[in-house]
Amino acid sequence: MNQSELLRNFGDDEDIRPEVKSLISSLPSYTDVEGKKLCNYQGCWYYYKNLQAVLDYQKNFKPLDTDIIVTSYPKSGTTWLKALTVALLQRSEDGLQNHPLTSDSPHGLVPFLEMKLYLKSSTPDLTNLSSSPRLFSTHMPLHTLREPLKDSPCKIVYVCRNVKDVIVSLWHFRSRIENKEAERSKLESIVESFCKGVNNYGPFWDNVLSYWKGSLEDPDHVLFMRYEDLKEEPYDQVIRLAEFLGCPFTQEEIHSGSVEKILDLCSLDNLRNLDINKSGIAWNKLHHSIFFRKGEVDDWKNHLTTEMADKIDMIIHEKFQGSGLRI
Ligand SMILES: Nc1ncnc2c1ncn2[C@@H]1O[C@H](COP(=O)(O)OS(=O)(=O)O)[C@@H](OP(=O)(O)O)[C@H]1O
Repeated sequence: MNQSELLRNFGDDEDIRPEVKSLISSLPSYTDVEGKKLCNYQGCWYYYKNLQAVLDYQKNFKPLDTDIIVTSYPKSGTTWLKALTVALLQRSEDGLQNHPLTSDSPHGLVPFLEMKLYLKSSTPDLTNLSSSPRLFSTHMPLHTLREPLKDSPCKIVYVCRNVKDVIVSLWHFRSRIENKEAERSKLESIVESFCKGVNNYGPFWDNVLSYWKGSLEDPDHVLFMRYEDLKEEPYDQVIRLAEFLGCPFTQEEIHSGSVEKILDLCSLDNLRNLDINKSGIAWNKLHHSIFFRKGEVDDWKNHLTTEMADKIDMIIHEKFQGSGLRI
């Protein structure tokens, strides 16, 4: 990338520091259909500002043994998993009355490392987080996330979703951000960028596989969950999540309906209808309501052509072959 291209890139990225610009100039780069520049760091594509935040996270983050990190590829069920994690950890204090989820959004309670905390500051103040244990989230792949974690026993939970539903969800999300009808041409370009693997936090398959392999190698610290399993067997999956997080349900809680209460609290309809999520604005100036849409499995069937679906399936099949991952 030459200098003038670099400068054009930083038109809306004025606060990128010189050393990061210099690193970026040495990395593979790509301009997406919206004209936004991405570059590839440790095998993952980032917008420049996110990359700067990732680098600051890697350099400055000091883990605590009790930290919990909720991770995902965007549009895979992050908001739901954040809500479930908060609900599980905060259940013993005063039941679900006046629960933190009723006064802040899941994204407010479980802040993104590179899209919020380290985006705002290279050394964010992490002493005044609302949760204990500290809860964070990210879309980075596992190897990048793990760099500053070293031998930390902190827990990492990943949620994965059928890529075709991820694509459709992202399409609607982007259209809602732009306050526009979801246009077919946008869907086509998203499908194309997913198939190429060159999109924000892509390639999708590398992101998923990093956590899948991590969960096989280190099951005590990395839990791999599926959106589809959460939809199909929410009760069992929440019990599994609670056990992994070290806060299993007691028999008394099971009998008193605690699991069901948590599932109700975190259901799409309940969260969507809470005042905070109906009218609140997130850190990135987006309305909280934008994170809640249909929440269905196989919504892609209503939007993708057979040709699109076949192409995506073929790529995913090839990429996941031999991994043991069913998706
Ligand atoms: N509580 C709950 N239960 C089930 N599904 C839920 C829930 N909350 C959000 N959603 C659906 O998740 C999709 C948004 O994905 P993410 O939360 O990963 O988005 S983000 O990455 O945090 O921007 C998006 O999926 P689609 O409806 O298919 O677009 C949301 O509707």
